[in-house]
Amino acid sequence: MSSRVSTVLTVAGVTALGGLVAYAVYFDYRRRTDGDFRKRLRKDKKKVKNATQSQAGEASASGVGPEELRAALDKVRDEELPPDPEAKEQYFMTHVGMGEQLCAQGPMFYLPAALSFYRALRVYPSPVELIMIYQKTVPEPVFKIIMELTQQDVSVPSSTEGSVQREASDEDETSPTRSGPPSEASSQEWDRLTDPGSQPMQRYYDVFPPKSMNVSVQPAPGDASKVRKILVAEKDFEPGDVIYKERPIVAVLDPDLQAQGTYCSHCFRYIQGDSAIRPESDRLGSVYCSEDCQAKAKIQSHNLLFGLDPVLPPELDHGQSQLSKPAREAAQSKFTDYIKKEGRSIPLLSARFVARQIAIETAKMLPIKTGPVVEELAEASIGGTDYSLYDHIERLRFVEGKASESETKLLCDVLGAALPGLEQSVTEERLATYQGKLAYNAIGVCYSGGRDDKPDSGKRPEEQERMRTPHGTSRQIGSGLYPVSAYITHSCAPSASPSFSSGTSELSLIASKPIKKGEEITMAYVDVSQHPDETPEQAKRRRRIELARGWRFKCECERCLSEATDGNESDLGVEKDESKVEDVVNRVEAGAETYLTDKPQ
Ligand SMILES: C[S@@+](CC[C@H](N)C(=O)[O-])C[C@H]1O[C@@H](n2cnc3c(N)ncnc32)[C@H](O)[C@@H]1O
Repeated sequence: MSSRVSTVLTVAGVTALGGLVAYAVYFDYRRRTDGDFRKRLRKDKKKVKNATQSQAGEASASGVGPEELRAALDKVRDEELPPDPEAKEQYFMTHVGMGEQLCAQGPMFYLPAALSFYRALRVYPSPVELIMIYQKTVPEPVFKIIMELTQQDVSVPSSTEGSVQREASDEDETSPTRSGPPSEASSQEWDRLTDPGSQPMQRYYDVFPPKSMNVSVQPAPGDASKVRKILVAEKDFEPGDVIYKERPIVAVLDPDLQAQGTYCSHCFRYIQGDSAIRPESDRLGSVYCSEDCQAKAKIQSHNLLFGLDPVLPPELDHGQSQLSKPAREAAQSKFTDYIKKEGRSIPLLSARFVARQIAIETAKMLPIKTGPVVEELAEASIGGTDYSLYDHIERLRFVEGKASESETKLLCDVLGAALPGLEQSVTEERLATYQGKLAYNAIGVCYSGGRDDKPDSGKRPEEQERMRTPHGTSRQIGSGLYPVSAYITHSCAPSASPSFSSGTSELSLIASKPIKKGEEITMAYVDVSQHPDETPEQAKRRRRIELARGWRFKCECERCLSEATDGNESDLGVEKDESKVEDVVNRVEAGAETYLTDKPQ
């Protein structure tokens, strides 16, 4: 085999892996796709049609025509998925067995064989692991068809829109993102799903938040839909008690501080003197307070977004990391320029969220997991390994975010250059959802009284980024998404306060009033104090306007109701709660029956 041919084959194999990691990330997302997303898809039909047509014009690596492949994929997507773990196991076994028999019949049967393997993949909990097994065990032409089906499934929505609905309906509260079958590598997961003596899958809110955090998430009283959620104390607390401690899923320093290099980019610790660790290759100017923080940041997102080290384990890399360096440098450099020019937190926060999801999927591929990788996988399993990072944000309320086509492309280019195929894990719509969720639920990190030197953005209040913090966004040093604290509702007379007394991004929730077991825990999303230059009336107006414009609701807490208002609040900008949760969560929580019988929109 000439070296040119072998390089092409190697890159094709790596592309397949990148596509699969993207598929694993996308798998989480698509099955939970909300009604609005489907509506946008409909509007985008033309775009989709064009994409499909342009794909149809391309030569197929498998020898099967793109139209034939597309029709076969649509057919498989239309098929009902088995409802429970036992049925999924049976389905998986049947289709793998059928695939093997069809392969043995020769090339005429390669397409039906690939479709059988693809059906098995749809119910498998660790698609990346399974595809790696396929890569080793099924004939190459069949494997190529499986990969083409996977990549089309990731990049193009079904032409029969009902299939999105049907796949979503397979999910319910008892069925987490990973809801199916096995491999050698995940036999324990399989055993747990299928062993009649093993524990049944636990519902999300039974395992999240973990019991050790002393709180639970409950439906808000008086909310008939049970969609609004509150955080409730699971024991009594006195003022000053630490209710729980929590680390962020993702966090970023404020853009001006990130550039200064005075705070650790990973844990937000202030770095004294010149003791900072400064990675040579870092275009973003990240510094770290310790080698441990540097290693964690590298694994979670830094290497993928801003580094040049291999993304895959050495045995799968096949020299790809060397080949891809120039393209990675070019794409990262453009993306970094964009982040710096924007001077906002959300683009980097969302890029880190995407990168961390990908990093978790690639970490799972490592045959031997050691040190920081083991820690990373453990840290990401809040509420157990059944639930993914996306599970922790999908239930959160949000207002629509914005992600431009050019921003999406910059991020996709960075991902695709690192591992061809990875660019498929992000679309404009998906990035917008991530950004909306992160912007709406992130909490500002502020310790030792916070800063008073934040540059004026020069933007109108409506356009300024703001995070939830009782200190006011102007005093925060950075922001993070805290999966448990995200549920805390606002009160202008709160019962608790987020504290960062360790001088890092670790949040300690401190009781500010006596709290009894079973009572709701609240925090202030904004600075609710009365400033020296304000009358009580002016202070009230300021906080209510900030709440309405930042979090789209009109506060009716006890303090707001008890303090006098002049009656004219037409400039608040909202009349009622304008936030939303994903449609799929609404349906599940309203009852599985309605969910299953509801017609596609
Ligand atoms: C960041 S989310 C908090 C998560 C929220 N507890 C939930 O149900 O998912 C902010 C949203 O919670 C709701 N919320 C928070 N505090 C509230 C309050 N004091 N009054 C009414 N709605 C509130 C509003 O819908 C607001 O848009």
